[in-house]
Amino acid sequence: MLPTPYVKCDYNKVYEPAEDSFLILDCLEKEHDFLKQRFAHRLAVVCEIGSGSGIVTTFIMQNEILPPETSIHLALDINPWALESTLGTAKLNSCDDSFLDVIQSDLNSCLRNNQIDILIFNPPYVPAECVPEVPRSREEADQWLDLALLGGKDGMAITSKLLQQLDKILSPDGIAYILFCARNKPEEVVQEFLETYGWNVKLIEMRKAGWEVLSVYSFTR
Ligand SMILES: C[S@@+](CC[C@H](N)C(=O)[O-])C[C@H]1O[C@@H](n2cnc3c(N)ncnc32)[C@H](O)[C@@H]1O
Repeated sequence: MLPTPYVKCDYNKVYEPAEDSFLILDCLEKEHDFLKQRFAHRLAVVCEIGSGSGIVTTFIMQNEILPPETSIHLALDINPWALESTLGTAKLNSCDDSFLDVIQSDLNSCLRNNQIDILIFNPPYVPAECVPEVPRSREEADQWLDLALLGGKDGMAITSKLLQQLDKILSPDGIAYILFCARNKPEEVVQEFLETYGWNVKLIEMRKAGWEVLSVYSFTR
């Protein structure tokens, strides 16, 4: 079993790693050999959207899911506090050999088209009346934190936006790992995605976490 990064952040400002974060780590551990092989002969660009504390990106770098000399890592989050936390977590776990850049971004808005080889997204997936407004100032920490959880109708408002952008984000042989909870109705979402885009979608991990059932699916062309 690969080690989990040590994380020490201010959880009044960024999402505290929980079962969903750990399910993503398990998924990446399971996919380790596959990913190493898939990107064995070239530089791979790894991008996590919504990096929060940085636990997932740090896990990838710390455990060399891809070798540091042939991978670069981007961690994006809408929450400015998450960017500092992600850099802090990477440093705390001695990931100095890896190239990491952090960018404040609403989903993929900062990315050039078709450059990402591995995309990871643990989204705000909790159903809510609406997605909270983006705070006006950096100091409104608790409001930034609300953006980590609340996902609007069926908890899918943000994830749906990302799914519509996948073709623009991923490189030709790129792969995305996206987390869902049962209330997102992932089977229906996947079916609709298959009918619309005709990609390959695979269930990688599924686990009961308290009263929630979480799953991670991979998406490839
Ligand atoms: C459930 S947390 C996951 C955090 C971390 N990846 C983990 O697994 O512990 C969701 C993250 O997505 C970020 N987020 C929410 N909406 C976003 C958006 N539109 N664009 C980028 N990041 C967003 C939140 O700030 C939060 O850090």
